Amino acid sequence: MSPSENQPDVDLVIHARWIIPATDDQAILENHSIAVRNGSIVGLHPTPDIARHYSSARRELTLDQHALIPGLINAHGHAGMTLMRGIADDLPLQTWLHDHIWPLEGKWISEEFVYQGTQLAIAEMIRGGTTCYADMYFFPEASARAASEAGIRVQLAAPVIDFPTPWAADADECISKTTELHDAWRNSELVSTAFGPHAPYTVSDESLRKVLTFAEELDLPIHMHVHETAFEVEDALKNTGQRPIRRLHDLGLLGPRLLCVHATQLDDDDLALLQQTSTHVVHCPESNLKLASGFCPVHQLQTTGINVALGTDGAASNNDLDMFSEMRTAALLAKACAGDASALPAYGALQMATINGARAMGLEHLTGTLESGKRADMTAVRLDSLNAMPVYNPVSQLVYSTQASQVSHVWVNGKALLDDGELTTINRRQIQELARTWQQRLQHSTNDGENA
Ligand SMILES: CSC[C@H]1O[C@@H](n2cnc3c(O)ncnc32)[C@H](O)[C@@H]1O
Ligand SMILES: [Zn+2]
Repeated sequence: MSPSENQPDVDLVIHARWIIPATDDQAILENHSIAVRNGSIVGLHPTPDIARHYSSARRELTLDQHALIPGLINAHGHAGMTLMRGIADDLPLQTWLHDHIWPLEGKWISEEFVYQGTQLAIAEMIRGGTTCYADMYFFPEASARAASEAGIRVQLAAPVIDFPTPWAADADECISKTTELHDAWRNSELVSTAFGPHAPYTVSDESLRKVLTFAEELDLPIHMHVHETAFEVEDALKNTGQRPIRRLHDLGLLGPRLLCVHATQLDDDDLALLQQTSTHVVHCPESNLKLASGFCPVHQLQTTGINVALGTDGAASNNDLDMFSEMRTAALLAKACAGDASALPAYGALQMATINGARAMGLEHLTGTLESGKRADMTAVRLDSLNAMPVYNPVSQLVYSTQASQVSHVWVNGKALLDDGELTTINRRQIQELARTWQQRLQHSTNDGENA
């Protein structure tokens, strides 16, 4: 291809050693090129043929040691919590939440805390190849601003919770703030909205019915922690006589608009209900391991035909937002849980971290695979680092031996957010300074013996 004096045909052409589209045919394309125009993928061709399709490109990039994959999709997290990374480790969920995280959130969270915590999270996610994430946290208006400024795709599940928080007095206020958020961002290219009822044990039947009514009217996803621990299920049985998934079913919430996060405790009835209703599951293996919450039966879910997406959960329970390590943990754990080394093979793990997340969030028309017509959300990964060589199978490398530091480029809507390892839309030093400042403030309060 040659640079043209006239209007270029396309904005960007990338020549890659490997392109892994993450499509159901499990393709691995060697020496292929991808063309991008107006933020969308317009062609995918063998490199020797590309000049026959386009005569000129505004930018042409050769990535001859790299795999180009769809941008990773982190289907569950709490970006604002990144400022609490490492503040309360080695505890089970209930103690962690009730005795540490909720008191800290009650004292510290604000618009500013969430905006700056989200900036830190976004910087880490872009650096690690993530182009899209689903988030559930207070002050989602601040998160929307941070994501939009950074140029990353986000689905904000605005929290719904019955008790008062620094963001809202009750569930009704949460719901009205969610509809306002949806209104404010409805025309955004990058920011979409969902309802985020926190968990079955913090949201009443009455509030869940209201969430469902509004979600159906606005056609929005519902994103919820469900069956995270055995305690949650036992306690629900004691208090309501029902397992939470059965209760959600009876309330009408199960269905393709619901993302059930965690799902570590599933009996045959739960599995049948999820399958019959095409409900999505979001698997967060590292958070489940760290909080000793339990094991999501990924292989069983997948063989039943249930869509399983992948998420890190928040940095206060993971403790990072690295989707490469999450893929690896998911693949290893699925094999151990199923007692079957063929459970969740490498290509399936990559799909779990890309297209399955897009499907769960209702964004599969935009992102999740590298195909013509989709937005150009792409991640390039160097495969010539010592830990990744030799390369018999690039997908094996991506899942079983890649480190996030191998990510060289990240594009969202065709715009480079990471260019040769450098963040282009976020000031790294400024974020590091803010993280230090928040650490001093929070450390002071935990040193007072209040929450640690
Ligand atoms: C309503 S905003 C989100 C709310 O959820 C809390 N949280 C973070 N991680 C988990 C988890 O694994 N299970 C349940 N709740 C979690 C977070 O601290 C916020 O309060
Ligand atoms: Zn969570």
